[in-house]
Amino acid sequence: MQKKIRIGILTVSDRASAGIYEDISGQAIRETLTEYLSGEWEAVYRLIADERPQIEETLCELVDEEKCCLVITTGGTGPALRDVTPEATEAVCDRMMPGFGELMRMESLKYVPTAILSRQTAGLRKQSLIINLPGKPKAIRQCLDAVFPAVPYCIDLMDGPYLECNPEVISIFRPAS
Ligand SMILES: Nc1ncnc2c1ncn2[C@@H]1O[C@H](COP(=O)(O)OP(=O)(O)OP(=O)(O)O)[C@@H](O)[C@H]1O
Ligand SMILES: Nc1nc2c(c(=O)[nH]1)N[C@H]1C(S)=C(S)[C@@H](COP(=O)(O)O)O[C@H]1N2
Repeated sequence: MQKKIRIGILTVSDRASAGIYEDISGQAIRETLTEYLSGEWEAVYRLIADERPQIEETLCELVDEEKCCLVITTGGTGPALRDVTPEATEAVCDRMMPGFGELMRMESLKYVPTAILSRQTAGLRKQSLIINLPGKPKAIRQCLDAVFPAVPYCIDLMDGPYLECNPEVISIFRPAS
């Protein structure tokens, strides 16, 4: 039986969590995934401040209790003193996936010279893939378009649910077995 597809969306932002601005980036992740994915899936959404213990606790909750096969975070990846999302991600992951950060920074450089200021990373906790995106709303699509082609196969390799995508929106790649 096909496993239920649950995807965590975690916005880490002092100001969005305080209600100073609307969480446009979290919404952009949900909209982008809705375009990419052709099958049924469910979003599990959280909005929290840039506090490392809370980020770690929420990532663990999304993976361990909510059973998300994929968790996408936005915000807190830069050099500002309160930016600690990559550290929190690394702390809860069993294995890191450095290629994601490398590719997203390379792709982001086509849009902004400050792309290298993002310390965004990705890693695996149990059977789940966690990916960091920068906080800026525009960065969401720019980064996801670059790395998402490899995401379904990554989840396949961990015996996760089979992600079906819309080929006219995103060309995903699954090597022939
Ligand atoms: N979740 C979000 N929704 C909408 N706009 C955002 C969000 N996160 C960041 N931004 C925008 O991007 C700009 C730069 O973000 P910055 O790097 O300061 O964000 P952050 O560190 O992720 O969030 P914060 O400073 O609120 O904790 C912000 O001034 C804001 O305009
Ligand atoms: N694609 C993309 N990547 C981007 C940006 C952007 O606008 N688009 N902004 C950069 C900037 S200015 C910063 S400071 C870092 C970290 O952002 P964060 O702290 O909001 O995560 O992401 C960088 N990466």
